[in-house]
Amino acid sequence: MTTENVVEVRQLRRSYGEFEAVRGIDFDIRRGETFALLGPNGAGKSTTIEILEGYRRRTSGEVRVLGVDPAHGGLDWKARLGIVLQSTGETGTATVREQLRHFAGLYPHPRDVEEVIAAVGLEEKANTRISKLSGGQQRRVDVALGIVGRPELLFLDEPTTGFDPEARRRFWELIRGLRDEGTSILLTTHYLDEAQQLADRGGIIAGGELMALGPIDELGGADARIPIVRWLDRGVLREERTHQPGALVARLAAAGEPERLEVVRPSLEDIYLSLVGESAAEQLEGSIA
Ligand SMILES: Nc1ncnc2c1ncn2[C@@H]1O[C@H](COP(=O)(O)OP(=O)(O)OP(=O)(O)O)[C@@H](O)[C@H]1O
Repeated sequence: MTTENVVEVRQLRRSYGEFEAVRGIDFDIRRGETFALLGPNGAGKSTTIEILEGYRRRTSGEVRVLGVDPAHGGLDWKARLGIVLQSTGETGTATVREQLRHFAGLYPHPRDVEEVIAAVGLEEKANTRISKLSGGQQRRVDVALGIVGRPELLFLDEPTTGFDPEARRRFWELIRGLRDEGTSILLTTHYLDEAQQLADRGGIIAGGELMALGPIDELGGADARIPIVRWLDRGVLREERTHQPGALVARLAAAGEPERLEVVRPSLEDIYLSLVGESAAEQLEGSIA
């Protein structure tokens, strides 16, 4: 393991009985980067993350997190991680401030509790019992608990589910701030705009296999991002992919104003859907064969 990588995963596999949920995946997370693990429901994201966190055993493969095999990670190692699980269901009678103070006390170099409360926008709810908060506010408490220990590596499993749009934007600012301080982050999300906004690199997992891996702006390969020009040609919808959409549009326009003309630059969502769609089709063929 190099000091450049906070996570190294080689040929990771995990079966539940006969069913293989993770099928030999490889990826690294570099120190200081935000890495997004993307994929549909049941793809194997949580299984992978829980193995990295030390909560779940792997069936085979090699894993290092901060240089340690998570299957044998001790308390010192755990204290260097921040973990925001998919759902924690905080129900206790403690207030936001009490709960954060309690957790801060468990770490050797915690962040200032008041700063954390402000960072997640819960100043007005600091003295409110967590059980009395709205779903989105409880989720902010989960995030606050994940960062209060000043983790080197932060796991965020669908952190903004239930956030309103403004809270999501504030959360993005918070994550960018943590990244600027040097925190390495593993994020899973179903919001592809969130991945595009926050991640440096990412992987798309489907059916337990990695379909794509790389810088977030290059996932799916360069060809997947070639702009598409669409227009109606005598009642027939035409489309052409070109690196020079302007030149094509000018050519079309020279023969008269093209009907229903549009230039589309494939988004991360378009690329994701085509990769995940291919995987689903292959699985379907496999199950029919
Ligand atoms: N304890 C378990 N026993 C049996 N099968 C399981 C278990 N946990 C997960 N699975 C199966 O493994 C597959 C991967 O699940 P996982 O929770 O890792 O997916 P995910 O990508 O995190 O999905 P989501 O986006 O819905 O959270 C699913 O088909 C799931 O049904």
